[in-house]
Amino acid sequence: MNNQKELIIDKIEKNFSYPLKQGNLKVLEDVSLYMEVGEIIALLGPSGCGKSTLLNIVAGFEKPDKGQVVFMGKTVIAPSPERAVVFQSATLFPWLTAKQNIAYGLKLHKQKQEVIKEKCKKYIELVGLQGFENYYPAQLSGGMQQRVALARVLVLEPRMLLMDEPFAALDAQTRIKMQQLLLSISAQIKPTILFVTHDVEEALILADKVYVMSKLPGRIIRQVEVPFKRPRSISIIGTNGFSKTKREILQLLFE
Ligand SMILES: Nc1ncnc2c1ncn2[C@@H]1O[C@H](COP(=O)(O)OP(=O)(O)OP(=O)(O)O)[C@@H](O)[C@H]1O
Repeated sequence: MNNQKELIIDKIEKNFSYPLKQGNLKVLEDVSLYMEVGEIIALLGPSGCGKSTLLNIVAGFEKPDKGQVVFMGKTVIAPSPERAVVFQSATLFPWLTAKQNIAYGLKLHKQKQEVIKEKCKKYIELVGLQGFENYYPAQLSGGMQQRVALARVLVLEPRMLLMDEPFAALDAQTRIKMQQLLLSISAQIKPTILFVTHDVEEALILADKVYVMSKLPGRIIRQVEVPFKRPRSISIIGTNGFSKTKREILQLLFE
C-alpha cells in the first residue's frame, strides 16, 4: 500500500438520477466523498437514501450525471478488480467448493498454479476457513459463505473493498464475529474500505469516519470522526465515547 495520506477517491459527483417512465428520480445531490489509503469509511443513512447507488458509482457500475470518481489519480469509467465489491448475499457458485470459488478469479486472470495455491492458502487462513476448503456453499452456514465471498475478493488483492451491507442478513452473533474478522483483516492487510450500512453500531465499530446521509435525494449531512484508534476491538461498545457518538448520529438521522 502507498502512504496513508494519499487521496484515494476524489468524488465530485453533483447529482445522480434514475430515468423512470414517470420522470427522473433524483437519488443523489451534491455528494463529495474523499478517502485515504487504508481508511474505513461507513456510509450510513435511512433506507432508500442512495447508499448502494453511491457505492455502485464508486464501483463503476453506474455513471454520475455530473462529476467523476477519481481513484488513484484516474477517472473511474468501468468496474475493476482493484475496487472489489462484497454484497449482502454471498452469490457463490454452488457447483464449486469453497476453495474453488476462492480460486476462480485467479484462474480467470490466468495466474500460475503455484501462485493460486499459495494465495488461496493465505486468504483461507485469513478469513478462518481452514478445514472447510472442500465444502460446497450449500454445506456452509451464512457466516461461512460470507467468509468465502470475502476471501474470493481478497485473493485478488484489491486496493479497495466496496461492501454493501455484507453482514445484514446474518444473525446477531455471527454478525459480531464477522465485524471482528473485518477488524482483524483491516489490521493485517489494511485495505481501504467503503462500507454501506444502516446500523449505527456497526458503523461505529468498523469505521474511522461515518458519512451520514439524508433522506432522498441523498446528501452527506455530516462527516463524523469515530473517536477510537486502531487496532480496535468490539469492546468499544458500551464505552462513554461510543454511546455519545451513537446518540449524536441518531439525532442527525431523526432530525
Ligand atoms: N435501478 C434502479 N432504477 C430505478 N430506481 C432505482 C434503481 N435502483 C435504486 N433505485 C431507487 O433509488 C433510490 C436509492 O436506492 P438505493 O438502493 O441506492 O438506496 P439505499 O440507501 O442503499 O437503500 P437500502 O438501505 O434500503 O438498501 C430508491 O428510491 C430506489 O428505489
